[in-house]
Amino acid sequence: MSSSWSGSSGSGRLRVLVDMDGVLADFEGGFLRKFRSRFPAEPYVPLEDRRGFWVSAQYGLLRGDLSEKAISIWESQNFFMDLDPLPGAVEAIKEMSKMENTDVFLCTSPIKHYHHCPYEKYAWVERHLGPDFLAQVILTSDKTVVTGDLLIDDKPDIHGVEARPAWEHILFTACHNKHQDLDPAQRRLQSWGDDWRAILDSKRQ
Ligand SMILES: O=c1ccn([C@@H]2O[C@H](COP(=O)(O)O)[C@@H](O)[C@H]2O)c(=O)[nH]1
Ligand SMILES: [Mg+2]
Repeated sequence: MSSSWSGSSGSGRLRVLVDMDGVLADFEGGFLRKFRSRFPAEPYVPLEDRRGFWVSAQYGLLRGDLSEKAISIWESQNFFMDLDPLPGAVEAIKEMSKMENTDVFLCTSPIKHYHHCPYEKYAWVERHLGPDFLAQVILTSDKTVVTGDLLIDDKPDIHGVEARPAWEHILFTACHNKHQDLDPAQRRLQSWGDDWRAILDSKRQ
């Protein structure tokens, strides 16, 4: 690490913000499984046909009333708790958090229907990453106000009150964004099997 580099925190430590849904937890797979189980007679969107971040918007295009039915799935108890970790996610986060001069935070947006989601996001972290990670959870509907060097997130457009967030957004590839063209400067992480260590190293120099 260069001696003059101080990072977004000013401390010389790299601060990495990692999204949960679509990056650590399989939101899309969990949604489709529960949607098909609860509404077996309804049409659905196979994962290979998913386009656009908002599941509810694509289901609404399929048929108007399907948007509300989609929303009812992630508003249900145990939806977030039951999400499977994405391949390699747990191992990567545990390794990342043990790296020298590196602070990892889980930065995730809860849904406004708060009855289950915030609790279950914490419970998911405790179950899959362990109780020590609970202190690293940041629940926010505006990630632009959180300071960090990197934000690894599957949402292509992340906006909020801060026009110039401190972090570089690394787009985590998901079924809904893999066909999307990026700005030439934007970087992707294709999966947790991709070289996330090199992306972190590139920020330390
Ligand atoms: O159609 C949708 C798809 C997802 N959501 C919710 O948005 C957030 C996304 O959180 P991130 O931190 O950006 O991953 C999540 O709570 C989903 O449930 C939605 O509201 N509508
Ligand atoms: Mg996400």
